[in-house]
Amino acid sequence: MSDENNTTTIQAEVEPTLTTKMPSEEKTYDEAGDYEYESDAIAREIANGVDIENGKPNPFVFLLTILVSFSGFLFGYDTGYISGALVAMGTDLGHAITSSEKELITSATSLGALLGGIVAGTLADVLGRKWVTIGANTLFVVGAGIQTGAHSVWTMIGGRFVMGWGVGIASLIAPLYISEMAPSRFRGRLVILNVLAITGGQVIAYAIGAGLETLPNGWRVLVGLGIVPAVAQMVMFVYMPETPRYLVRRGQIERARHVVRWIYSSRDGAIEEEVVIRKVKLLEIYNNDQHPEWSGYRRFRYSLKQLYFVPGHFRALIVACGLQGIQQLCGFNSLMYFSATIFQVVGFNKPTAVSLIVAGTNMAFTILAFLLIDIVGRRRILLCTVWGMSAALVLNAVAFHFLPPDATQSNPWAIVILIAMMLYVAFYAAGIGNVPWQQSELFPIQVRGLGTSMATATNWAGNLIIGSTFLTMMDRITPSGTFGFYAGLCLLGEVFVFFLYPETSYLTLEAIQDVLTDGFNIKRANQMSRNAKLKHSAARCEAAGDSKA
Ligand SMILES: O[C@H]1[C@H](O)[C@@H](O)[C@H](O)[C@@H](O)[C@H]1O
Repeated sequence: MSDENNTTTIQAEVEPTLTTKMPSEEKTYDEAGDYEYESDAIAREIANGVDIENGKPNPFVFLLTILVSFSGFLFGYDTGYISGALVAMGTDLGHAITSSEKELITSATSLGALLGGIVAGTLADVLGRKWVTIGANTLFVVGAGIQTGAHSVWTMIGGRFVMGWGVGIASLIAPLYISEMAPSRFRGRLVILNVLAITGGQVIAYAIGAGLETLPNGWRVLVGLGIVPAVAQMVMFVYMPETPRYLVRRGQIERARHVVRWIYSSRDGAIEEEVVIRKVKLLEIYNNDQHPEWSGYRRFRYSLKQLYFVPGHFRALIVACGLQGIQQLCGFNSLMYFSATIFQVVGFNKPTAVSLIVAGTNMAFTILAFLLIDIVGRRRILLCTVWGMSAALVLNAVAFHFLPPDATQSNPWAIVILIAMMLYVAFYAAGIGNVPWQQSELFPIQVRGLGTSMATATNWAGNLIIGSTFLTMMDRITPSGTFGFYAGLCLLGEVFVFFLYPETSYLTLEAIQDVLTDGFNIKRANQMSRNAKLKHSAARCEAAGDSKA
């Protein structure tokens, strides 16, 4: 087929049959970089769409976020308990497990998560966000059940693999659900609540693991405990609504209005009906390529072409996958999975307890990110922290170089290593540990499921690479070489963020889609984000003035 024909076919599928004009084709930019729409009608819709975002999310949105964050907790708990469980297992699986069996048991979850992440987005588009969450819980329960009763290494690996599918699906669906529910001013923070739940799950798994270390078969209790939050979330989720964006996409407009009414109604009373109708209308405008008559396969093929051949969507994919790649290839999870081993090598008497400090620092600085992300902005936070990770890793590499082979925990270089690691974890948790999970906001609804799947798969592929090469690298190129290598990768990450990641805080999901339409538009996005922030502050001042009067 000639190039020309190719382009025509793609255009025919990519360009929706419009009944309403696409706002992105109608906009003009003023000097400040803010945009206006030629069509007054749509401009009014957009303006009202922004107004509605000014309100505080009502307690219902927080409740939903907390419920969804059970998925994050399970992700953290199930990836976190393995370091303690491996130590405590002894010969419970028939014999003393070897290093390579340990690696297999650990990476079975990452492999399952990689596969789960690949299918999760498409499943979420076909079955809905709610039922896929319930499906992930089933996998958590089945996986944990198999492991709890395992008496051979391969049964254990099987259980970890099944659970991995749940982890991969949950890691995509929770931030997706939250970002589709949250008003834009709070979106960043609400998505971080889920990351906070991940890091909290890791801390709790480490702590319970340390507590049960000496109990015979205590690791089975540790694994089995993960079933409790999974069942709790599964039961509660049956009563949870679908996101309005998903409902509009499926043509269920009345139900979408119902959920919007819930999300945006303030404590002072019900939201005006007219505003609800406008908000849903706005979502419809951005969903105007829906074809309810299409089969699932046709829909998938359409999304795939859109993702790779519409430049704006492809840019979103580059940014989302790039950030997830940096999050994993910076080497952080080598600490999460093997920190006890590292601290043993360094000479600490209680390596598990020292590991708990690492997990705790991770959680503490995620709280800092929670407070700052929407105020400081995603891009600025990353630019301020990724270079710090690199510097801390260099310090770590230098300290390992000077650490004597028979060092004890009182050796000054051992202390430097602990401090360097805590600094590295702090910089990581404040930025790249959570910003990539804002991935859903980068993609327009037509490609959101598939786009976030690709990005989540990138995350788990990176996780798998680091988890399965770290110990070998420490052996082959020394700890200094390994951490020096990660430092170099972090620097590349900083360059990536500087050139390719536009600011998205305070922008509606629809405005972010506009930013990426004709370039990465770093400057324009900064300007738009600043303007949106000013508008929100002005609206808040006005509201405060009104209430005083
Ligand atoms: O955002 C999370 C968090 O930073 C976890 O601590 C880490 O283990 C995960 O890999 C990451 O995706």
